[in-house]
Amino acid sequence: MERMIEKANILIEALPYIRKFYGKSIVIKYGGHAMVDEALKSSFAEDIILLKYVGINVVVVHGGGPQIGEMLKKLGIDSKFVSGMRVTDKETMNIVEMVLAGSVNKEIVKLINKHGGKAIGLSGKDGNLIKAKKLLITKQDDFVKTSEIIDIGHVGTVESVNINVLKSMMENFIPVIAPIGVDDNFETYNINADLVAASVAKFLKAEKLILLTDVPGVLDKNKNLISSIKTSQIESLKKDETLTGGMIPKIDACADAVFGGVNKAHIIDGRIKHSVLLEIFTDSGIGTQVVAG
Ligand SMILES: Nc1ncnc2c1ncn2[C@@H]1O[C@H](COP(=O)(O)OP(=O)(O)O)[C@@H](O)[C@H]1O
Ligand SMILES: CC(=O)N[C@@H](CCC(=O)OP(=O)(O)O)C(=O)O
Repeated sequence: MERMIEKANILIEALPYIRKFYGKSIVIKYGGHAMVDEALKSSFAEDIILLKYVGINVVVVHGGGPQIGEMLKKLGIDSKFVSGMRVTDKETMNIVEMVLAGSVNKEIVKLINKHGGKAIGLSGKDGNLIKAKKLLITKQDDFVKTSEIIDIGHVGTVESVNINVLKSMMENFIPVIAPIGVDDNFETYNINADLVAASVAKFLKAEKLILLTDVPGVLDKNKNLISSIKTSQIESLKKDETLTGGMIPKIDACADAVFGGVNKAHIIDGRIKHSVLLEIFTDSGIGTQVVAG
């Protein structure tokens, strides 16, 4: 009996959070280890379905960088990155779209449906969901004081997200979105998934953005977790090189969401079972939260 009451107590602990987030939207970027480990895949699907059944409007945006890399390797094509973005010529774009909107997207839809949810797979092309524009990267040379614009092909940023299409899908389904966009001329673009998740959260006026990754969150130089970051601290963390590599687009995505009106953005460890529930339904949460200030 004691154990049963303990179970009830654990359920009741979630009540204030269920009340807080009932009817609100939460956008989750799914990627990294949580997307390949079988036990973690199941726990992720269960978390997402539970959120939906307690009345939280959950949207999943997925990555797939490693899966694209594998496919390109099989085809004998090298992966090249500039500022964390994959250089994407026309041939690479076709492969990126095949992997993201094809196999990865459908695998996640199947995963959620297999666990009893109702997921629907979308790419930015479906219903013109994600309007993109071409990304041009500016490379500064502070020494000789020049700047050069680098064209990395079919790589985009998000201009807008068609909220009407998304909301109509959210009424009955859990949308699972592949990070592909189209411009006014229906050119296809490959977009960093963290940036897509942030834009979806912003346009949806979501309560939270959660980015799953393979580290405990943002770490300081002594490898200790920084549990909370204010947007005003980000520049100095970049300058002193606490934040490098893949963490830069992630923190930029969090800042973009928070500046765009999303209450909190979180970078959490997808290697922890039920990491999404632990973040949403506990006081302390896990990982790093990014807040305005
Ligand atoms: N301060 C930091 N704290 C944690 N990770 C960092 C930090 N700076 C750079 N990183 C790097 O960022 C990586 C996460 O980015 P990325 O590999 O792009 O993640 P994902 O594939 O999950 O989108 C970490 O594995 C780590 O190598
Ligand atoms: C422009 C760009 O780099 N796009 C990414 C899209 C997938 C992605 O972002 O996947 P992860 O979150 O798993 O890294 C790419 O081609 O790898």
